[in-house]
Amino acid sequence: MKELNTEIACVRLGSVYVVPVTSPEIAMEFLRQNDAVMASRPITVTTSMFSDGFLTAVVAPWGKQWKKMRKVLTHEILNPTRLEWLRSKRKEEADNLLQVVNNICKSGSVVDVRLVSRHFTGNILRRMMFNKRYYRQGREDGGPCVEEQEHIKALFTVLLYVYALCVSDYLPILKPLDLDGHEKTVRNALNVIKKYEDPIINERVEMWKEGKRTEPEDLLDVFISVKDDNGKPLLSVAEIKAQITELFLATLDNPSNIAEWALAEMLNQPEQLQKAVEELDRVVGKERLVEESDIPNLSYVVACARESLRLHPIAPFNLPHVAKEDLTVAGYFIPKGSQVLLSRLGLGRNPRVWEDPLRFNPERHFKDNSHELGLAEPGLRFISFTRGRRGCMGGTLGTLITVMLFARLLQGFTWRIPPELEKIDLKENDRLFLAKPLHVYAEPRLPAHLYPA
Ligand code: HEM
Repeated sequence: MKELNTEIACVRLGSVYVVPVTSPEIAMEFLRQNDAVMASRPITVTTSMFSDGFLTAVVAPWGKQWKKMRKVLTHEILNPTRLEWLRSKRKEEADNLLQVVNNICKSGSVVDVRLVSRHFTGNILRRMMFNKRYYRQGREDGGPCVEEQEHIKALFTVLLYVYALCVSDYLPILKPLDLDGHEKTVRNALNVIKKYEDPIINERVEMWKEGKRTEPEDLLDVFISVKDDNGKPLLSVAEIKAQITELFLATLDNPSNIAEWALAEMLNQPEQLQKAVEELDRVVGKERLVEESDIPNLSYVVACARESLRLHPIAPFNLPHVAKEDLTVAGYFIPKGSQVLLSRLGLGRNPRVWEDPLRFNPERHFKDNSHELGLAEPGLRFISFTRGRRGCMGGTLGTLITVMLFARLLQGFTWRIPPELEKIDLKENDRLFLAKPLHVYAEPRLPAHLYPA
């Protein structure tokens, strides 16, 4: 597209027209003016597998099932009252994060920021869903055991295959051959995921049936206790299982990727790191830990996370939107069934929109006051939560998890590049992650009594 000097293209894969877009104006034409028409998703091997035949909200094509699940998530799971109800569980895991990193500091080892960040997000999800951090006994130092590591690894494996180019998605006749092996890899990973999640869900469903549980204590209880108009359970066990796995997938990758990239970039530009820490000291001080309620006052810290999301997306494209009808956009005819891919890289690094686009520069968001949007970017100049009917439903929760992770790491510790390195190597791999996971030294910077034992 760069060579052709175009911000919209069309590639035919099998019988499907795939339309990549790198212009925010054209992206807005799709998701604002034509949002209702663009509100479906493609049928693919991987998404069909983890959603148990499209029982869930994120990947289901437009239709009754998608509307049902989206309504449950909006009204029961992600509404502000529910998020407030879950606040103490998130706080417990934010405290655990400090304990884990502090214990690594005491041992004199480098901190694997990717590992710590992924487990923080996984812990929050497990705590909110199942009211637990550990599948079995757990560890005294607060770190993940083999079971949690296996669960998170399997979820990341599935994430790598969600909407990855799979030949049988475009030539369905080849599906039984599984030529690129996606089906096998995803099935193996899903077996691991289900090994941990399903027994908890089955046991809890029984508890409700037997009257051993009558009041919700976590999101699994909420899913089980939602009723239809006749007072019967609204969701089947299959729907609950698939939706819970999908919410793990929807939440897991962004917060850890944002925090790891932001810290890596800022270690190479120490004046930015200093500015963020100074903001935390000014707003929160050093006599208490940063909390979710501080976030509205942490505009520089939030701008750093926002900049990380712009420059270092977790995937090259947004989730595909499928046209339900023929339409015309930017003067081009887009036939029904086309898949529109808003390019995360093309938008976030578009030199027409962003000055010096490859430079990590949080200050740019203050020039146009877009820092006030937090992590959201409804103008689609980069992809965060997008907008419209298929826009992200977890923007508030995603922001809370991401900013708390990043702010706790910055407030709690002084970060140092290992002495044998001059700078952090900011090379990205073909999946857009930092090619070498960020391994750096940390030192506690708050009074000792603030670090949970
Ligand atoms: C920083 C964190 C997050 C980011 C950057 C993010 C980003 C996105 C994006 C780009 C989409 C696709 C939008 C589109 O198709 O145009 C999406 C969809 C979605 N996200 Fe998030 N997300 C985050 C966290 C979460 C969390 C915490 C949840 C819920 C627990 C969540 C739930 C969903 C759902 C349900 C959809 C599908 C909506 C639909 O298709 O109807 N997300 N998210």
